[in-house]
Amino acid sequence: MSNSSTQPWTPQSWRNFTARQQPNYESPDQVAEVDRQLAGYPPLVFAAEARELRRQLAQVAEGNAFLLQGGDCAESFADFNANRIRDTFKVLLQMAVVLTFAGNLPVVKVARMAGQYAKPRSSDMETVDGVELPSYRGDIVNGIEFTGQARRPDPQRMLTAYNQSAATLNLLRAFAQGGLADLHQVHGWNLSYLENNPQREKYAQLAERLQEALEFMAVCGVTSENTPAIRETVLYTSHEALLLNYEQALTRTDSLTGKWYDCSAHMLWIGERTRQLDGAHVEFLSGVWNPIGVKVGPGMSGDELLHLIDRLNPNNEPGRLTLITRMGADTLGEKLPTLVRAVKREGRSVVWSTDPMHGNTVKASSGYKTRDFDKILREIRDFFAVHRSEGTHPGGIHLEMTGQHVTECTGGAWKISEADLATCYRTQCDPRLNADQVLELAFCVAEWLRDGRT
Ligand SMILES: O=C[C@H](O)[C@H](O)COP(=O)(O)O
Ligand SMILES: C=C(OP(=O)(O)O)C(=O)O
Ligand SMILES: [Mn+2]
Repeated sequence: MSNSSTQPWTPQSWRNFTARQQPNYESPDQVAEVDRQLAGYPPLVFAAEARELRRQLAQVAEGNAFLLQGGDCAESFADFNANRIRDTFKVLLQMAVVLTFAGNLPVVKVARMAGQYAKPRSSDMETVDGVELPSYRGDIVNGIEFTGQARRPDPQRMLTAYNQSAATLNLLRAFAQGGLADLHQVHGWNLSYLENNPQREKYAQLAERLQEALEFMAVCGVTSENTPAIRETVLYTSHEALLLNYEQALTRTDSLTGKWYDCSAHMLWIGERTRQLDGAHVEFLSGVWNPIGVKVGPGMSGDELLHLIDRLNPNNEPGRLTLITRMGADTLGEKLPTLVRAVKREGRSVVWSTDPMHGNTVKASSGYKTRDFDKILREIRDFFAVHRSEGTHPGGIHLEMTGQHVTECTGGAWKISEADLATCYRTQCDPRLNADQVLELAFCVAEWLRDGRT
């Protein structure tokens, strides 16, 4: 396998590089047939939308906005329904209102939705009771059930992923533009669980203040009817660009600019396991014009990071590249400052975002993967502290979360214990914060945002 980047980039040039974490399909012919079908399907997003997101992320890079990115670790075909989409949409919007109003900064909202179906795994194989089968790699690749049949990678699944992404995106757009996101609805967003939510009082007070502000603006002539910014919102979509033949099939030339865009989502990111400088994932995303992200784990050195930035954002354009650090609460304070200094010293424009989930995963004694709320919060707090002391902007958060009332992460105001995890543990892959936990987290983050700016 060649590792050369001297050849010009094309949507298929990644095939000359080592592609990690790809499925072993049995029939290359069937894969090629699915690729061919997908390549003829309409794009899921329009290139100009991705350009607009890039422009907004440039605002984040410059310290004038905040990025909120979140959603499932892995979307699933089985859990594909309107309630799940609506609840995650609502909770993302509630968080955004808290962050905008209490944090006093515009919030760019990006969902891990409408395409987050492919998962990298620590191990290729899984063994249960002495039986060894290929690991589950996300619904776009194989099934989660522990049977030989389900675990066989099936290229037809890419077509289902495309269709479900299209339907999800369609509903998200309808919610965003059809009235559900009107700021006047904030009172109406009292999802049933908010009745008992420990944050209910805080949220009600905030909604009250927002209501007063809206009434004042209405007196001044600014209303939902004449102001789209009050009536509508924009929620962008994103996922890990892991399954490269799927991403290639949805990569198209933009008729307005002639540039290549990966039209499977507005923003794509490269995972911690596939971010090798000479790997296929870096090659692929280096050539599309979407805003992109890259996960940055504790093993990254300053030099390696600068090389990666050179490769992914050679013209140093603000908004192109988001660095999503995922260090672990116990490691971030030691590792992050070196990276922030190197990037600052070399004058590179990036969005710094924190994923406080993936460095804090532990196995509970019951066997469930979990993450503790306090540790998640501590990693975010330390991320803010490092950026404050380095004079850089803590630009965003990247969360695995759901609007559903699951019990997957321990802690939070409801003090979910390890023993409670079994009550409602639904994730396909990694443990997500539930709606109560993310709202509680949003209030803390808003405070840190505001404190740092005043
Ligand atoms: O979502 C991320 C990865 O797929 C996940 O953290 C890997 O988990 P594993 O160690 O169970 O493979
Ligand atoms: C796989 C993921 O993260 P990372 O690449 O940081 O491990 C993820 O975001 O689900
Ligand atoms: Mn995950």
